[in-house]
Parts: sequence; structure tokens; C-alpha cells
Amino acid sequence: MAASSMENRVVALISRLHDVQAVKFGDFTLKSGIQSPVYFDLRVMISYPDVMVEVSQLLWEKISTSNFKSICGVPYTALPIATLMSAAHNVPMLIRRKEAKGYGTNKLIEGTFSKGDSCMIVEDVVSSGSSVLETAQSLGASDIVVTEAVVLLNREQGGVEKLEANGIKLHSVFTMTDVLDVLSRAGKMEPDMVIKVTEYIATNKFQPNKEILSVKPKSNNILKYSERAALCSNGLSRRLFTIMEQKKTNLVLSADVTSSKELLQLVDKTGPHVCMVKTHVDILEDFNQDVVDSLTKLAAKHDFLIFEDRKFADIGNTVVHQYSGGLYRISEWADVVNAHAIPGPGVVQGLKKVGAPKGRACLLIAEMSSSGNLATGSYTQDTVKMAEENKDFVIGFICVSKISSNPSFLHMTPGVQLEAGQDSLGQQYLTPSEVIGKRGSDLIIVGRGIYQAQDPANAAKQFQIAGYDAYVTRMAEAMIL
Ligand SMILES: O=c1ccn([C@@H]2O[C@H](COP(=O)(O)O)[C@@H](O)[C@H]2O)c(=O)[nH]1
Repeated sequence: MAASSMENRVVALISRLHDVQAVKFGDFTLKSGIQSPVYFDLRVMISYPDVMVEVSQLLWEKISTSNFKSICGVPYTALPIATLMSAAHNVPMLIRRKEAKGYGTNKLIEGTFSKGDSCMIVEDVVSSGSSVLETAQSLGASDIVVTEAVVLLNREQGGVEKLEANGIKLHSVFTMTDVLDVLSRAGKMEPDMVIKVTEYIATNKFQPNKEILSVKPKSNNILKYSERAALCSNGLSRRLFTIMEQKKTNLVLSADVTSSKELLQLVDKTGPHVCMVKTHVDILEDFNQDVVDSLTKLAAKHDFLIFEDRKFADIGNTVVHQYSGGLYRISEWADVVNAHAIPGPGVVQGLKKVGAPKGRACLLIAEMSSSGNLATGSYTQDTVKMAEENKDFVIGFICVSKISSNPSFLHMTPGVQLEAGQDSLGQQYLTPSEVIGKRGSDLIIVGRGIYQAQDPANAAKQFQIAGYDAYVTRMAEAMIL
């Protein structure tokens, strides 16, 4: 295709987009929150099939020399465009769900792919580049590599630079300057409006170094809980991240009391401050079915998850029975359980066989808080690998620092008090700011610091504030760096 022919087609397309009201001038608020005198509503294209076909062809011509295995349209406007490109050129397409379904395969990316496949992102308009980045991030979480994206209109507001800073080259069919040129020469724009829009572009550019979301984040520290929720394939980790953000708490109560009355009273008082309650059901002197029924009702009342700290550590066949049967029937009421990695992957497979159909999840114990424990070094790393291989069921770790860069994994740390120290049986305590702020964990697990306090509800509130403040500070520091 000769360059001049392409230019003529672009001029004709811009003019046509104006005629079908896909380009509007006035006063608009963009997704980023900033005001704009110009707005592109390319969704109207679906009513003009000839426009859709031309747009998809022009986009394809921009990337025809690039190498990629599949294409993925950013939802929603670019989805039908990507579909046309896929069908016309026999290139497989992927679809990124905004949210996993929460049932069935629970995938965030639909379509067939293999780890390491390259994908070209297709978008209609780029301003700051954040929608392309979010899509690249979701694809990256499934190990799909994104190094290029193609867009119909580059609004010239810093998107190219931001994407470049995140390793993505942006190709565009035309820019905002092209739109002003074409429409003013065609007499379709008043000179005053041309000046207004030109000034607006010059003064409203996103800074590429601020709010950078790296495509495959090296660190979970720069993603909000809600952003991480969107990356989770397991419904329970998604729910937990959401509760954490909504209730502003990363506190897990370790309710290690021995009578069920005490347990239920403690949980009811502290419920507003926690996102999860951890139990050791086998230390209750008077366990019966009513206890778990009441606990489940409290979980609904205060919106928290239940985690039974059973620490399964046997062969798959045995854990199937330990989890589903016996006196406690744990799989009937605990949202989350945990397991040692020492028996090998069979322990996860056994738990998954029982828990996955019920929508449950599991944490692996990758590190421990007690002094002299053996869960260190290559044991910890091998546990992370085991989790990676079972991402649909394993949602994270019991650990004392961040051990995985995968933002969908939860890091949960026990051994937390408001002052560092040690008990007489080897338990080692760190503070919430050390655990969340410095060591990059996500949740603090607190037992005696709360239930042995004079006022457990107030103690829980103090831990809630300390833990959440440490998270907010960590986020703010990561944005500045
Ligand atoms: O490495 C680990 C794993 C689990 N725990 C459990 O957490 C709580 C901690 O209670 P505190 O009273 O806050 O010390 C307890 O239930 C342990 O079984 C842990 O401490 N360390």
C-alpha cells in the first residue's frame, strides 16, 4: 500500500468519523477524570459496518510486518474491530475478561494460548495508555507476552511514552493533530475550537513516570488490592482483596481460644476490623456443629472469610479424608485451609479434589515465624513453584516476607504484635509496619495481641489501623520511586 493512498484513506476516515458523530467537540470528562474539549465516541462505529471494516483494515496495515501469535482487543469498543482483523487475516484472537466468571474454568483470558505466546493489543483510542496497560497486565498474568499495541487514534497525551516505559511500542493510525488538520481544512471545525483543542493537548499530558503499572509487575507493592483482585483466577482471593479494600483492613484474627462461647464473642466484637478469621478448630473443648453454623453467620454479618489453620501435611488420599470427614468436616465451612509442601504436590491435589468443587482455596506454608524452623531457602522456593502449578486452587502463602512477584498471590504473615519480640516457646514477633511496609507482605495474622488484650475490639482496631497505614504508606512510596 503506497503511503499517499494510506494518507487519503485516513483523511476520508477522519471526515467520516466526524459525520457519524464519533468525534465531538464541547466539554467532556474523560475516564482519567480530566476535562476535555474533544471526545471520541468510537462505539458508534458498530452502526456503520463500512467504517468498521475500514478501521480494521487500516489497523492491520500498521502491524502487518510485526510478529505476534494472537490479537486481543481492549474491551469493549475494540472487541468487534479485533474480531474483524482476526477473521480477515486468520489470526487467533484472545478476549480479556474484565472479571473472571467465578465458576467453571474461571479464566481471565479466553481463547487458546501457551505460556510465552506473543499478543498484539488492539485499541480504539489511547490517552494515558492505562487501558492498554491493564489489558497487557492481565495477559502478562497468564504468561502471554505483550510488546506492541495498535490504536486507531493516539490522543498525544503521554500514552506512547507511558507504554514505552512499560516495554510496549504503540503504533497508531492517526493522531489528534491529524484530526485537527483534516477537520479544519475541511471546514468542519471552527478556528477557535482548533486553538482550544491544541492548547488542551499541549497542557494535558500524563507524566509517564507517575502511576506506571509495569506490564508484568516485579513488585506487588505498586498495585492496589482492587487491581490485584482483578488479576485473580480464584474467586476467594478475588473476594478477599475486595473485602480488604472495602473494609480498609489487612488484619486476620487468629482466634486461638478454647471455648466456643469465647470464640464467638471474640469474633463478633472484632468482626468489623478484620477481613478474615483464622481458627484452630481442634483446640476447642466443646466443638459441635452449632459453633461453625454461628461462625458462618458472623462471617456473613461482618463480611470476612474463614480460614482453618489445619496445616495439612500428609499424602493426598489421607488429606481427602481429613479435610472432608472426621469430626470437623472442615471443607463444609472453612473458605480457606493451609498445607505444608513437605509431602509434595499430592497434598494439594488431595485438598483440591475436595475443595475446588465447593469453591474453596488453599494457602501453602512457605515460611514460618518460629525460631529455628526449617522452611527456608530452596524449600520456600520449591513451595512457590508448587503454588504456581496450582494457581486455580492455591491462592498464596503463609510466609514472613514477600516471596512471589505474582500479584494474584496473597502473602499472609503470622507472628505480629505492635512491638517486636519473642515468646518463651520460640514464636518471633514483628510489627505491622515491618511486615507490610518493609517485607512486602499483604496480611497480618494476630492472635494473642488481640484476644489477650483487655479490650480485644479496640486492640483489633489498633492492628487494623497499623496494618492498613503500612499498606497505604508502602503504595505511596512505590509511586514516588
Ligand atoms: O509460622 C506460623 C504459622 C502459623 N502460626 C499461627 O498463627 C497464630 C499466631 O498467634 P500469636 O498468638 O499471634 O502468636 C497461631 O495460631 C499460630 O498457630 C504462626 O504463629 N506461625
